[in-house]
Amino acid sequence: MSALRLKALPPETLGFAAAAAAAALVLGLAPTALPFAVQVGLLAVAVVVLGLPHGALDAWIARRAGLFERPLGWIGFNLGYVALALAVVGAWWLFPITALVLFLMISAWHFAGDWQDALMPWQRMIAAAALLGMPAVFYQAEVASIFVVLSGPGAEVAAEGLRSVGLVALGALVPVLLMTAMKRQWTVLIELGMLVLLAVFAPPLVYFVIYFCLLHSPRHLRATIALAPAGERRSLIAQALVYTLATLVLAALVAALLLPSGDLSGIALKTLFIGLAALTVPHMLLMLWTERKQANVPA
Ligand SMILES: CC1=C(/C=C/C(C)=C/C=C/C(C)=C/C=O)C(C)(C)CCC1
Ligand SMILES: [Fe+2]
Repeated sequence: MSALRLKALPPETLGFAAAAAAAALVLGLAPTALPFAVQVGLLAVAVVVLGLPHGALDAWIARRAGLFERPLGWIGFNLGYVALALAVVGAWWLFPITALVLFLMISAWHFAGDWQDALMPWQRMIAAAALLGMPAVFYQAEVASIFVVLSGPGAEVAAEGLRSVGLVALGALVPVLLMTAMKRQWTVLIELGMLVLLAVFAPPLVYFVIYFCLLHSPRHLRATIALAPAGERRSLIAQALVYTLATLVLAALVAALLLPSGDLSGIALKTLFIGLAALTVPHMLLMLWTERKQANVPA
């Protein structure tokens, strides 16, 4: 890329950068705002409206990639997906801290894919480690208390570990940023730069919601919709809607079942993140499988 032209940037980069700048400014000026329950509420609404739809296209992606053809195959795909997700929930219940650590590692791998076209694998790894580690660097206590809600008191160690990873990754991010600046890769430079700014000024949940809902999810959605022939787009969006609503109903049911056992913010947080972890495993396996398949197809 040559000189910076805003119009040449992907729409999600612009939307994310604008939201991150606004959030950093407002929270930088009024650092005490946003009670925790409000942050959790914001996270819940945004994840359902903007985050879930990007996984809701998985059945369509799987069919298109040839994982199944007939209705029976579709049923099998859905059952397999749910079974994998349930297995993750079970693993979380049995080994909450190991599950959390694995979730963080899998997520780093998954989020690194956001820069697949722009960065080399080692640069992507650093970017993803910084992405997840920075909240623990700048808001150690908040991240530790979220981890304790998700995985019990021992999870403070995971927050400390993540902080160390974040510190190293932040240091390693400097040369990556310099390289992208030298190569005039404005899109990545703006995205990573704004992530750092956001991590400094926004509490972890606000930081995550702005990244996940305004950068990660829209990027994946846009790429998938671009793959669909024009005539199929309506049915694609309808499918995303149905899957999102079905997931929402399930999540609400789980949250309602858990309700007698604790406080509302804690239950919402658990349902959201353990739910995200559960969905990420089949979602990522599918992405890996389709990528492999594409790589095997002779050009
Ligand atoms: C819980 C938590 C974090 C990690 C969230 C992760 C790891 C989410 C992964 C979601 C995925 C993989 C979605 C798939 O599309 C942060 C941001 C470190 C800090 C705040 C608390
Ligand atoms: Fe994703």
